[in-house]
Amino acid sequence: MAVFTPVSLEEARAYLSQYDIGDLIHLEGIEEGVSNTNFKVETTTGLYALTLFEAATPIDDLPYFMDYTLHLDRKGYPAPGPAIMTSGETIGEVSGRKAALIKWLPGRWPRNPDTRHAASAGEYLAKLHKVGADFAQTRENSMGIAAWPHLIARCEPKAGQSVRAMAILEDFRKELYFLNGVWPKPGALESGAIHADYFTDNVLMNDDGHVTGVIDYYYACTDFYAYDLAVSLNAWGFTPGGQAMPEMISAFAKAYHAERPLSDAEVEALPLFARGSAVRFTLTRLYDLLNHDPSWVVKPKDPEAFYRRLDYHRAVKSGFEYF
Ligand SMILES: Nc1ncnc2c1ncn2[C@@H]1O[C@H](COP(=O)(O)OP(=O)(O)OP(=O)(O)O)[C@@H](O)[C@H]1O
Ligand SMILES: N[C@@H](CCO)C(=O)O
Repeated sequence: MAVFTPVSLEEARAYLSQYDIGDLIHLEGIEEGVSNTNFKVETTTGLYALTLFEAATPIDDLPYFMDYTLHLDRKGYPAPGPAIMTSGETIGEVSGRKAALIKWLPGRWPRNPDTRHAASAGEYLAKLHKVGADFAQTRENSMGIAAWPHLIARCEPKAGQSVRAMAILEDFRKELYFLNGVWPKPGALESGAIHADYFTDNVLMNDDGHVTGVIDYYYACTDFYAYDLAVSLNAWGFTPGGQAMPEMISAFAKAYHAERPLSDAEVEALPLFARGSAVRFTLTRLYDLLNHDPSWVVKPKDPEAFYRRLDYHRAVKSGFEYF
């Protein structure tokens, strides 16, 4: 569960008094999520999520995340823009943690997504890129290709306990050598603000399978739009165990392309970006697994499921195969 930091009703009331959003009616801890503490908050004016930022979220970048979601929200994209305090601030403090009150969005993330869900998700990823294109701030991708050697190094101290982990890291050293040689240079493809963690549990939908909200922008950064598409194809186009579902990949990619047409160069870069993003999520999952304490309630995610995606993308000859 993800209430790492408890908040009493008194503390919540004191925090909410900094906003002009009415009186607190209900405060409820949210069990899902692995990074931050989240509460659902009901006041006399509406519903909000109260997020307390835990160690995994880079505190110095909170203004970027808040300004980006506010930008999207004000332009009509279903992002949870922050509520603004009477002081004009969007970031406060609760129980010793930096905190923000953000819009509560309707819908539920799809537990068993089918091609209808994938198509709507693809359309809304393209919309995200279009609506954010005039967002002026930038943020380096802290989980991008430049960071992967550091992610490998962070896994190394504990990898010695597992033959399998050592083999994966050895494979990734070679993979990185390859990827670095062919990765597009900045400016080679269209780039801008990307979500960078557009997984099924961050996309809320209604019962008809249409997107109603896109949450969790705490990896958002400036990078190639096609890289964000590749991350999302990995997230939506495979079973939980890591087997490819070509019809899901195709439904997502086609719907994206219908909303924001991709250049041939972007399509050709997709297998490369998909390989890179498989490395990125395998590494962060492997680190979490190697450093997991069994007494923790949050269960680590499976690195192998992401590692399997790498083999799939290695066999892809052209990005057009994804369509
Ligand atoms: N603004 C929001 N509107 C509606 N529901 C929300 C909102 N924010 C969070 N939730 C709900 O809370 C759950 C947990 O939130 P979230 O995924 O942001 O947690 P996290 O720990 O910050 O992220 P993660 O686990 O992806 O690292 C979501 O799955 C969603 O059900
Ligand atoms: N979406 C990530 C975890 C949170 O960023 C994963 O599935 O590994």
